[in-house]
Order: sequence, then C-alpha cells, then structure tokens
Amino acid sequence: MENAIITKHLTKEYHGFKANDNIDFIVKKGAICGLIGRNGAGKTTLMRQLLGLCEPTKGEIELLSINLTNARCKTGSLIETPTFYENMSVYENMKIRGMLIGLSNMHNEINHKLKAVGLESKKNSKVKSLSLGMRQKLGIACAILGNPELLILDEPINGLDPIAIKEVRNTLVEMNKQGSTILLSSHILGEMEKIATDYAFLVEGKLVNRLTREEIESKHIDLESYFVELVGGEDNE
Ligand SMILES: Nc1ncnc2c1ncn2[C@@H]1O[C@H](COP(=O)(O)OP(=O)(O)OP(=O)(O)O)[C@@H](O)[C@H]1O
Repeated sequence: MENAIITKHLTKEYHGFKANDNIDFIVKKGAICGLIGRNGAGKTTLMRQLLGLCEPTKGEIELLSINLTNARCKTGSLIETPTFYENMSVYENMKIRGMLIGLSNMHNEINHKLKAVGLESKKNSKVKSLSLGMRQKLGIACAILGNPELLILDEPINGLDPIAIKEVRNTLVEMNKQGSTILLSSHILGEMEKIATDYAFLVEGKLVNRLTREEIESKHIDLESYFVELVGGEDNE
C-alpha cells in the first residue's frame, strides 16, 4: 500500500532542545492515524514540520509520494488556534480558502462543509462574533474544504460540545471513506478510539511505539492504561 506520510530521521531542535528527535514515521494512505503524547511531547512540532510551517533541523519528509510543495497544496490542516479575517463573514473566510486551493463548485462545497461541522446558521456572521468553539468549527470546515487527500488536524475537537464532537467525528469518517488520509492529535483518547485505524505514540520528542486498531482489539488493550504505562505515569513529570 502507498504511503501518505514518510519521515526519516526528522528532528527539530530549539536551542539544542529536541522537540522532535530522529522520527521515522509512516502513515499509510487511507489511514486515520492518531498521534498521542503528553503536553510538550512534540505532536504539534511534527505536524508543523509536515506542513512546512517550520524547517526541520535534520531529516526528510515525503507526502503523498509527490513533490512536497504540490503535496502540501493537497493537504488540509488545522494547527493550534486558527486565525481568520475577523471583519469578514464565515462564508467569505471560507471563500478565501477556496480561492487559495483553486476550488471549483465553490458555493455548494462551502455550504456542504459548513453543514458538516454544524456552522451553517453562522454563514453570514462576522468571524469576530463567533464563540471559541465556533471558530474551531470554522477551522475544521476550512481544513476539509475541497476534500483534501491528506488532513493534518491538531486537536480538532478542542473546545467543541458533545454534539459538535459527534458531527466532526462523522465528517472525518466520511472524508476518510472518500479517500482522505488523516493524521490527528487529541488528548481525548476515548474519542480517538472511535475513529483511529492506528496510533503513533510520542514521548519527549521520540516516536516510541505504534499500534493498530486490530492489535488493540485482538489483545484487548486499554488505550489509556497503555499510554500511562508507556509514558511512565505520573512520576514522569
Ligand atoms: N518555537 C519554539 N521555540 C522553543 N521551543 C518550542 C517551540 N515550539 C515548541 N517548542 C517546545 O517543543 C516541545 C514540543 O512542543 P509541541 O508544541 O510540539 O508539543 P505538543 O505535543 O503539541 O504539546 P501539547 O499537547 O501541549 O499541545 C515543548 O517542550 C515546547 O516547549
């Protein structure tokens, strides 16, 4: 099977501190890979490197088996707190994103994605009037616009209510069925378990383990206990 993401020896140092340390990472096309790690483990740094938002100190990145610039154009993302044009409407912000990615069928696609995240009623509202959770929904709607081949989502359900979480979950599963490979991080392991096909565990910048859903199911692994054991529990502060 082809791979959507390959990293080799990927390292990011900040003043000698390794936020990502020699990461060899593969995500197969068609997967929903859950990136798991404690605060500061290096999840966002890895995603930022994949997206070209920060330069690797060392190592290589391959995305979608094509030229990296082209691959990044086929990648939708949500990293940290998304920024928008505050005085423009939700629809207008999405239209800008649509123009950037050369979206055809703009109107229908924007409406479809706003509906998918439950934000259609705010379509004409200015972004500055949105709540935190609504902004997060808009960030997700922008990320999934045009059904990108690869989706990189850093804690996408942060700040969402239970109904919104369900809507986003269903949307991601649907996007995956339609061909999007997804890399996502979340601290809510129970939610991750509902959709992830495999997991990558980061500890102090290092990729320390991988698990597939099949392994979890066949070996009756409790993800939370597994994670606590892997990172050394509360004594590891
Ligand atoms: N621009 C930066 N300058 C210096 N250090 C940084 C920078 N960005 C990240 N770091 C450090 O790199 C480490 C990894 O940070 P990162 O944001 O990747 O972690 P994370 O796993 O996403 O954490 P969280 O779950 O809290 O979001 C942290 O120790 C962080 O302080």
